[in-house]
Amino acid sequence: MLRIAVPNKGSLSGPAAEMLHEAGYRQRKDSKELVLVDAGNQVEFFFLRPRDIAIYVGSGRLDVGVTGRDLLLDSGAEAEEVLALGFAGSTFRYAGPVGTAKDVQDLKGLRIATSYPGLVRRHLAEHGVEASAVTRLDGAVETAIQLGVADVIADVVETGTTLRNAGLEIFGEPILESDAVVIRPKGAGDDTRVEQFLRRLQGVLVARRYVIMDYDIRAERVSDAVALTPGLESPTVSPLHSEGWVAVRSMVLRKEAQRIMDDLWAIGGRAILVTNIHACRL
Ligand SMILES: Nc1ncnc2c1ncn2[C@@H]1O[C@H](COP(=O)(O)OP(=O)(O)OP(=O)(O)O)[C@@H](O)[C@H]1O
Ligand SMILES: O=P(O)(O)OC[C@H]1O[C@H](OP(=O)(O)OP(=O)(O)O)[C@H](O)[C@@H]1O
Ligand SMILES: [Mg+2]
Repeated sequence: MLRIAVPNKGSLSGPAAEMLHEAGYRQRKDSKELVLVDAGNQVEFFFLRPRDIAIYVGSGRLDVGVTGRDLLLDSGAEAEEVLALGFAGSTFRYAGPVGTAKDVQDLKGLRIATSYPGLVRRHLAEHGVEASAVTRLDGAVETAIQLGVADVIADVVETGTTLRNAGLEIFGEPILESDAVVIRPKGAGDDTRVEQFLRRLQGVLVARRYVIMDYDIRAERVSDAVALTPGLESPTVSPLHSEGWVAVRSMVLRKEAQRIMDDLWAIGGRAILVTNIHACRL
């Protein structure tokens, strides 16, 4: 059985469960369940703290895991990213009271609080900067400055609201852009079970990003129309019963569907229909 680590709590857990469900896997009904066997799909899910997932997968005890790129890199575990999942996106940034620092070089001799000391130490080392301390806190790190435990913080920023509310400003380049990711032990060899798991998730990603667009167009405009809807490889063009018309079917990016419909209409496209992709393998 394929052994998969999934987040049991926090920002990653809800969207991860939703994605696995869309990929056809059973998911737990009770948030207190720690292990779930999906016998039909020959997988076993272990619900673990997101921060611990890279350690379990890195140890080789679990075959794959879902975690955040930032958590993976912070852990220093012997695990590697194999697929980005497009949710739980964030950036990891320095922040401090207005005017404290402009970039990473200004951190020399300052005290930094963070929940991700591995990321911060590595970033400082890469820039040859010696801070006076990097203190690991579990959360609410913004308050560490107010309470005098640190001069600046490095933290996850999603909307920026928490920092703004704490009266802190972001400075310097982003330390990292993070996303939910699938990880495997470093150097793990080919495994058809893992490949099948990844193909299922890739199918969900495509079904979320793309829609199917069908439309009719006069045959002499089909090249212009196909230029608007090139599809992933090549669109399907079929003759219509009415002389001089063809039907086109193509995948288009969901976020561009309305603009493409306008453009198709303008060149004579009619009966333009957009449908969701329920599932796919490309
Ligand atoms: N607003 C956010 N706050 C925290 N983490 C976020 C946010 N948006 C995305 N993430 C990502 O979620 C992962 C952190 O999840 P984790 O469960 O450890 O923290 P959390 O969601 O803040 O939960 P908690 O602090 O309650 O334990 C990281 O990969 C992080 O980049
Ligand atoms: O940019 P924003 O949209 O405001 O989100 C980022 C904030 O959310 C998280 O805090 P969380 O609520 O998880 O509390 P914690 O610090 O105790 O983990 C994170 O640690 C940031 O503080
Ligand atoms: Mg948090």
